[in-house]
Amino acid sequence: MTNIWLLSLIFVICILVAVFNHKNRRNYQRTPPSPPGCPIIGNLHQLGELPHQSLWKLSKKYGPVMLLKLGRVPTVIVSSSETAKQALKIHDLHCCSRPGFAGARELSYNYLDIAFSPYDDYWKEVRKLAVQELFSSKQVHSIQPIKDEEVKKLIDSISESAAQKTPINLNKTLLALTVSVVCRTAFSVNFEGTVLNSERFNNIVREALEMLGSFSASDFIPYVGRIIDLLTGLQGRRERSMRDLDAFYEQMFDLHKQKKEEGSEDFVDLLLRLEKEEAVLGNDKLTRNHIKAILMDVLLAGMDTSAITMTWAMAELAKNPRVMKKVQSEIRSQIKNKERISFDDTDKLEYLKMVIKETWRLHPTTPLLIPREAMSEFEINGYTIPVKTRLHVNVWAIGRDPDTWKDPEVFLPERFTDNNIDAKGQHFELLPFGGGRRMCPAVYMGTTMVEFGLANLLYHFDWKLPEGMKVDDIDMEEAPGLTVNKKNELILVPTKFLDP
Ligand code: HEM
Repeated sequence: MTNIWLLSLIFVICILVAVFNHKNRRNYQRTPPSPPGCPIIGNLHQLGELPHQSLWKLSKKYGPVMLLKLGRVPTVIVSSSETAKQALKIHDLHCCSRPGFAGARELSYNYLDIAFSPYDDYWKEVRKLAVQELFSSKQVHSIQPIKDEEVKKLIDSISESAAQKTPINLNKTLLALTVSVVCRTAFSVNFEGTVLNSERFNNIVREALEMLGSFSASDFIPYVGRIIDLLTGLQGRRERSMRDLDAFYEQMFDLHKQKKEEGSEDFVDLLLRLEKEEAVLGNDKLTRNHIKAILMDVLLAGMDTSAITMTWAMAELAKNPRVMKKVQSEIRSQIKNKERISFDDTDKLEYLKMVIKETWRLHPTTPLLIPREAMSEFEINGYTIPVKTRLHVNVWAIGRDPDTWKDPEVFLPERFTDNNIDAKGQHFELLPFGGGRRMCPAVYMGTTMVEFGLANLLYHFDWKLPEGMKVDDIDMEEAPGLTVNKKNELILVPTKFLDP
């Protein structure tokens, strides 16, 4: 009898201690500073058309860890290299899932892709498969002949424009280059001369990226949000974008069957074979929808990011003639009299690599990375980040942080001369590919594409502004979206460099 009383007493004491500890812990929890918001919408109205810029301005007042309420969704924004390191490295495992949101759900067939999949066994296996079969350095080297051919076509077509002194639209030209390389690499189809290699296709890609980057009311405001999305037309645009992409995949499967180039099994063949074999990735049996979702990543993440980087780099070079001259001298003195640049040649181009890093510092293609979601509670700078909080790393703000970068607004590739900062996710002041478990798996593929493309453009041609335009007339306005391109087209006039 005494034993029962004793046990009951111990049980009650344990419960009291647990309750006390829990209460105490809650009292000690610190919430990050927040800008005041409005009822129901919270801080949504403060995001504007270019959220990374609005959030950068807010972070100057509220600090490098801020809590916003986007409707009902608590969202933490980190805006310094130190806080990014805490999120992406120290607490990576606490926050490497992705939140659900309407744009991604629609376009990824319910998160069946790599980029928007939650952190689970399916994600681990599908990412591993893509790294082995598409992004490994062996695979990247094996596609060099395709890059050589596509770049040669580009040089020939720019040479024609140069002969006629016709200006070139670099946004379009560079996107066409990456479209061809990525499609031939991953899908083994050449879209030249088909409906897919057209203005309409470029628009489909841009629209899809805008839908992925859009802040949709239904994600943040229960019930009413859906009505708002219907009224603003966002829901209709999303559905249309999804239908357009789906039609593209179907056309691509057809073309793939008809026009497949000679050679070994490509990435699409592999996925189709796995589907036929009823392969299981994680807990998911691979279906046609899985394949389409995976291809969406290759299509959208692959084409756009490299083209955007090259466009911003060319815009900065046109604006900074000193840097343009210096990088061209390096390329021309290293390559000497060669007719064509080889893959290995780009290894020697140290200043070009600095130009690319400087471009990524000021114009990261994905300025807020892809949002993450906390899977368990953790702390950044002593602030508690509860489970289910959404987390953005403002890479764009980090690139302009005066505590890290001297004269951050100045385009100065030389700032990388005396340090070992690279873009591979270990230096948190420069994160164009993100960091941690969700970092871009195609760093090597993306970097080599950008280096090779720019080296060719700068080796074979000099670039002038169109008649009557001055350097100060080149604007650096940004277009909205998950990835951020130059809003207005970059038009430059090429002259063939005749002294290789
Ligand atoms: C210059 C080129 C590129 C840049 C700057 C870039 C940048 C990024 C960034 C910032 C992320 C988000 C990382 C994060 O949330 O922490 C990402 C993710 C991703 N990228 Fe790239 N990317 C490039 C090229 C490519 C290419 C060529 C492909 C494929 C063909 C690709 C496929 C992906 C995929 C699948 C993810 C999702 C990773 C995951 O969530 O596990 N990227 N990329």
